[in-house]
Amino acid sequence: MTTTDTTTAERTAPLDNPPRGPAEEDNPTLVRVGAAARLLRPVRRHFITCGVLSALAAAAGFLPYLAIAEIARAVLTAPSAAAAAPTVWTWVAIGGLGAMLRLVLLGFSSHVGHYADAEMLRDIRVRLVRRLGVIPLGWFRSAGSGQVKKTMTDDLEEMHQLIAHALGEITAGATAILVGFGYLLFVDWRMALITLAVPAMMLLAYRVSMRSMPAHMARLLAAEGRISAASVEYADGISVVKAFGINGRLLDRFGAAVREHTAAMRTWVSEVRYSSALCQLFNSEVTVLAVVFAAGLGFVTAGELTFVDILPFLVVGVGLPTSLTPLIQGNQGLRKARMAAGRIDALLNREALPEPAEPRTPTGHDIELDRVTFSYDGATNAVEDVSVRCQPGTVTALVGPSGAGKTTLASLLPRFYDVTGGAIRIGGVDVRDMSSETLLSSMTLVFQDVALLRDTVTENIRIGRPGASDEQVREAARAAQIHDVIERLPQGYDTVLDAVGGGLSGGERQRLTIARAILAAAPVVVLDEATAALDPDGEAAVQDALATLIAGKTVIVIAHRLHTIASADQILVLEGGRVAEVGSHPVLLARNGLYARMWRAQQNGDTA
Ligand SMILES: Nc1ncnc2c1ncn2[C@@H]1O[C@H](COP(=O)(O)OP(=O)(O)OP(=O)(O)O)[C@@H](O)[C@H]1O
Repeated sequence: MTTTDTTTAERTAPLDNPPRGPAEEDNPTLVRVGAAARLLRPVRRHFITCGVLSALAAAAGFLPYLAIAEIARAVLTAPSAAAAAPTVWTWVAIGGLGAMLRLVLLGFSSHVGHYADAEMLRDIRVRLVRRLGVIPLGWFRSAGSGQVKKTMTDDLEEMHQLIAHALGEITAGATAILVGFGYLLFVDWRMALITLAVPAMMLLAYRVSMRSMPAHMARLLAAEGRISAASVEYADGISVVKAFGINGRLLDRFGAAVREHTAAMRTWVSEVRYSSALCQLFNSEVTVLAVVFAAGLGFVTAGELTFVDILPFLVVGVGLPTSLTPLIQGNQGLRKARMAAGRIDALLNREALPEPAEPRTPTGHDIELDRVTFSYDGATNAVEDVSVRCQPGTVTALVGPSGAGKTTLASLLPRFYDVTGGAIRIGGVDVRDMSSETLLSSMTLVFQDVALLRDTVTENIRIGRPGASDEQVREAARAAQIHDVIERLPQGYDTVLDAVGGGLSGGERQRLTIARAILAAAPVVVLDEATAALDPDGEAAVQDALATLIAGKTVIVIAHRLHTIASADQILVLEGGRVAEVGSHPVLLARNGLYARMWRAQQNGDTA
């Protein structure tokens, strides 16, 4: 593992995420609805206003239809054109006004919706970022970072869709149906019910076609996941693919995933083909016209209604199925937003690293691991009963086979995770009793993966100590043996780096982060020795830079190649999470135990 680089993270106090209600806890749907309500709370007034304006716009949009129906009725029933004229002009004015009012109201609704959208997203982003700042760092190293990316992009997009689009679609669709149906009821309730039967049948067919959706969706999503994993694998490993000629094998995997996706889609489509066709049938204006005509003719023939009475159903009724489409789409948006809100809420409720009520400040920089135990899963211990003291100015190396617990033990110092047993003390103070700011500013972490920000070289180094002068930044760069390289960059210290430090080699990027660590000048250094596992030239420079960094500090180094730590003050040999041996290099060699075996194996490997 190992992912971070030199860090003195700034932390913010946990933010007040409104608590969940007790009834929610066991019910996922309630959790999601509650989550959405909590996220919308800061903008609920705008949210409601937007809904009301959309509803009013839909009601105003109904007026032109009503006008057409009433004009037709007036023209067909008036004894002469002149007699119909006043009614006709009145309805022309009402219809025109309605159309204009609809546009104005839609404009306002969209304005309020987008304002609420921007406010809500800002609020969620700020809260998420604050929460991310207090979630234990270990979580990011395991499953967390992928989830964060998804939440910060896809889930926020779903919330945007809800407030900026789905809300308007749902209220407008529902209002159009209610107002239209109300008017038709007013004209003739029997014909109104018959007209409404068409969209009702469409809804029924829709529900049937969607019934099996969750099962199919799970299969489709799984297949999509395999397609994207195969694509990423192919893109990430393109050099291996080409070098070893395994193009065909990876493409086979991709092809199998695509075939599975097609098969899943085909099964679903064939299962819902009849209900989908019915959906299309009932969602068509022609169907409404046919039904209204047939029923209307029946009533006219029976002498119950006149042809003029049928007109409103032909004009207004035809629009009812069209109003259902946005309602259905909006409902889908609502469902997705509920799921997204659930995930956002889960992240906002992720347990924060407990901060001490009364933080203490260490008096020295010696480190004491006192019977430290840690388990990732609560069942097996990755580190068990480890005790050691590390004095300032000394180097303690953690060695052991792969999986022995070296990285885990080192991660407990900066509280990436909290110990599950025992304690870690720095300067006599339990790390859990220090504020995270004090703790993290007392140590620098130099791990394998180098994280650079998209910023100038100067600012990338200055992260180590915000407020450091340009000269101090240069001094640190000189000490880290990277000054000359920086000077040769196109804009020297003002060159803007990208996230992968474009233009710098692996060793140069590492020396840049070591310069950052030197500038931070923290008294404790936790170091992954793999940092120095570079080409021989780069290694010498990195080793020199590291020597400057660790001089006089309390150093804990995770060691993989034993010759680099042969001069360490003490070597802690871990096996299965427990301390197998402890001592200096000569003492451990003389003991002829695990360390001596590892040493001999590496020596033989090196000379082989
Ligand atoms: N995030 C994690 N979640 C669950 N288990 C983990 C996690 N990280 C490590 N482990 C497990 O904890 C044990 C110790 O792993 P750790 O990475 O600390 O060993 P290591 O000595 O650093 O190994 P290596 O030299 O290969 O890096 C292993 O069994 C490993 O599988």
